[in-house]
Amino acid sequence: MSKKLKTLKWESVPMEGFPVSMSDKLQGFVGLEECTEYGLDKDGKKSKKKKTTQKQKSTNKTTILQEKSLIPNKKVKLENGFIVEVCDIVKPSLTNEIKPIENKSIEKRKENQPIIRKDVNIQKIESKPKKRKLGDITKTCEKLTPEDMLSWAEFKLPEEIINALAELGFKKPTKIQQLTLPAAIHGRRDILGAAETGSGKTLAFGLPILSGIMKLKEKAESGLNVYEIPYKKTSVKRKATKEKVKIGRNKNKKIKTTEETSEGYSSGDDTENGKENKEEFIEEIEVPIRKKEVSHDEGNDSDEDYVHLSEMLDSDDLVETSDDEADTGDVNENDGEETDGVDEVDENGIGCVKVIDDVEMPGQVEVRTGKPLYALILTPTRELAIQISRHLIAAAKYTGIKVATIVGGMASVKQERVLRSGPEVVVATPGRLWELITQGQPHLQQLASVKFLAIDETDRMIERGHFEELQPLLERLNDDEAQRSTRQNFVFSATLTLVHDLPVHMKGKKVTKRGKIINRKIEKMTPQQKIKKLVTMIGMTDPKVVDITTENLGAAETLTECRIACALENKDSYLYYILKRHPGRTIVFCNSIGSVRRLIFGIILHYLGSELNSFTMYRLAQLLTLLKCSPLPLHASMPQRQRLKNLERFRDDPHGVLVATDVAARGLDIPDVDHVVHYQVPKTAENYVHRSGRTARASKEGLTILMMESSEAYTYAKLRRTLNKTTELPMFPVDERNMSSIRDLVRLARDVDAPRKEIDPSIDKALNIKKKQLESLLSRPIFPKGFSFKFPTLNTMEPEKTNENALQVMKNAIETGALKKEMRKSKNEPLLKLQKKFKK
Ligand SMILES: Nc1ncnc2c1ncn2[C@@H]1O[C@H](COP(=O)(O)OP(=O)(O)OP(=O)(O)O)[C@@H](O)[C@H]1O
Repeated sequence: MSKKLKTLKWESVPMEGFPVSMSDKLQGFVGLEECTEYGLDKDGKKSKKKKTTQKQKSTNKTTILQEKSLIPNKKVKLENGFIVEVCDIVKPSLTNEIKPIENKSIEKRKENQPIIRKDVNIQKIESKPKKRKLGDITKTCEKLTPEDMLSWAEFKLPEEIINALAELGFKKPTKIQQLTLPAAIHGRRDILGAAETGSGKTLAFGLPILSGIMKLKEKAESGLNVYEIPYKKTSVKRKATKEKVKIGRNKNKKIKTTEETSEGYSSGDDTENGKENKEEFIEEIEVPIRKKEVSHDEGNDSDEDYVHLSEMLDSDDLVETSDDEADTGDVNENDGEETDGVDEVDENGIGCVKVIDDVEMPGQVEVRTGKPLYALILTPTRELAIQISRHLIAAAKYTGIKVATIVGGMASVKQERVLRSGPEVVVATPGRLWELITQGQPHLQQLASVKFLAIDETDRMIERGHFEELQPLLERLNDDEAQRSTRQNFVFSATLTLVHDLPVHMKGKKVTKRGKIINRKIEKMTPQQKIKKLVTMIGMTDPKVVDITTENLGAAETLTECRIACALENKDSYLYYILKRHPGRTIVFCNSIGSVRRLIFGIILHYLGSELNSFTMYRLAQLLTLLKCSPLPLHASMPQRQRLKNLERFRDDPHGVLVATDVAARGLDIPDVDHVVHYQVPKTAENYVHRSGRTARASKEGLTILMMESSEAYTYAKLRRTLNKTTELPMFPVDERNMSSIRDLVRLARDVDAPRKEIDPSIDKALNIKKKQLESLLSRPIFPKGFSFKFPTLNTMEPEKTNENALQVMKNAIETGALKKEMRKSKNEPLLKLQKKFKK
């Protein structure tokens, strides 16, 4: 303590409970002293003295109780047991969360003027900080004024939405939003949007839907029959020249042309070049003037308390479904190319076509409950549906629009209750939605009259063999031609225009059962054909297609890609190396539960000769648990509650490790994922793009590491071909000096984890020894500073390099690699010239 500080007067502070948990760093901490006299001015001294007297009194608990009136402030016990005093004018913040401030108070408050709230009472302080839910948007700390929001002005979004966007810190639209919002809001056109992962596609369809609903509700309030109001005109008046069909495969080639086409397909660069013409869009639609019909059950629902389903998912009364409602993650492994984990595939066939056939379809009867269902948003996974709901709820905060999430894995009774309150927007996965429709849920019987339909991750949704409920859903949606043609449709994905190679079994020659050899005529679709197919399937009319996927074909430009090539049995060791040497929020993707089972079986056979049956993806997580990596598994066979819990834990831990199947590959927006590791080469290029897209989101940087062994070389080559990668992915630099020791460690963990057939005391004894050995090894630093006889090779590692940022390491490696290449080239220049000369 400095001399100056010593001259001040200090008093010990009485403490009840301990403010922080005991940690190594805090050992030796014996108490807390408070400076009671700063010697600044007389008045100050007086007041301090007064406070000191009160402090002394407060040391005796019984005196406190007796002399209650002398205590100016109230005591509050925090969650950690620490008792603090609070004054009644400033609310102590227990979290870093930004508190929403009423718009009026923003206007009145001058800059930098602190907010003083007098309405804080003890109960408010005692209440727990609001738990962040999955899909909650992380608000930026930026304080946005109406002037800051001018970039949104051209879209003429309602003030309520702009206020919500300002609160979220969204100063300007992202590129895909900028390019699609004019056509969607003013032109009321169908939109087909392809933009890189993490580029804000959710609000690109969310904002037009919300603003459209607000317009329609306004009309309804003025007494019009909202069921009869067409949102979109069938005969859209548009200028003669339409946008050019063009796909942005190459940045340099992606230039807007003015050629005419019937497909309305745009590279998305038109607005950028200042060529977007307002003439293209129709004016406000004419609305038929008809009086509102009295609904047949209007009174029944009016007093129903509305609860957002996404909120219910976090509540304690969440009821998980029994096994017959649970999803399975495995896909039929003989089913062509796609073998990743899939949501919404029901073990007992509930929600599948077979069951649908048995149910009497209430479909043809037009139901009007008086609370119209304005918008339907379909997603491939439950987590994505929940996330999209939360994004929409945040943007619709001041609009009064209600959003419901309808997903499998939880009790449908509650979902029916939510639906009875008549939410304007339903975000759903196809299985549960269809189940409720076929059960005759009244709100959902209005499906055919929805004014907005959005299908997120559309390419995935329409894949053959998945989401069989989508077909009848689309049939129902498109049943009435008049309704269909006035519905606005949104179709979005990062890989909308990506077309992968045909699977081997569909290519080349085929030998028939009778031994006849026939040439297959199946050809790979072109991106335009893929788009056309989507347009027809969904029932879109004259969509505006905006494709701004760069040469990365949907992957973010801020993404750094690399790979690790190793033998199958060494994959775990390299994975462990990445996790320990470069800690960070990491997702490890496996192809599917089934594939992991097979893969690990290979490893076990190699080492132990054990059986495979019980060795699932969970086992990989178990191995990583033994190695103290605290992995969080996520696959479609897990109970829904656990899936959400694990995702939330992962989001809250900066060093979290999520071991997932492709159920987590698409759409999930978890902030600040540092690394995505493909433990296996994904079977399709789309999966590679989407998995990798869980990092490097919203213009942030991220790293993706593809782990491959020799048997995956073909899949890797195919992946490269589809993604137009002319060069190999660069190798991630691994310090090989550490690998043999790490391999020993991983092998030991595998031995400990090996499944056993019979109880044998001698094996038990050996196993216990191994366990102790493993514990002891893991208690030491993996990359130690000093010398160790056990791990001699590890001593070569410089201690300060044990926590390097993997992205930086990779970027440095790419730079040095490029530099070396340049040097080699310049060295060989005379030789190359000579070679050229001879060739001539
Ligand atoms: N205008 C905006 N300004 C700033 N951030 C935004 C804006 N719009 C969206 N975001 C944020 O960008 C992130 C990514 O958005 P979103 O999840 O919609 O991406 P996406 O394009 O759908 O990605 P994916 O293809 O992986 O599904 C989200 O955290 C979202 O809150």
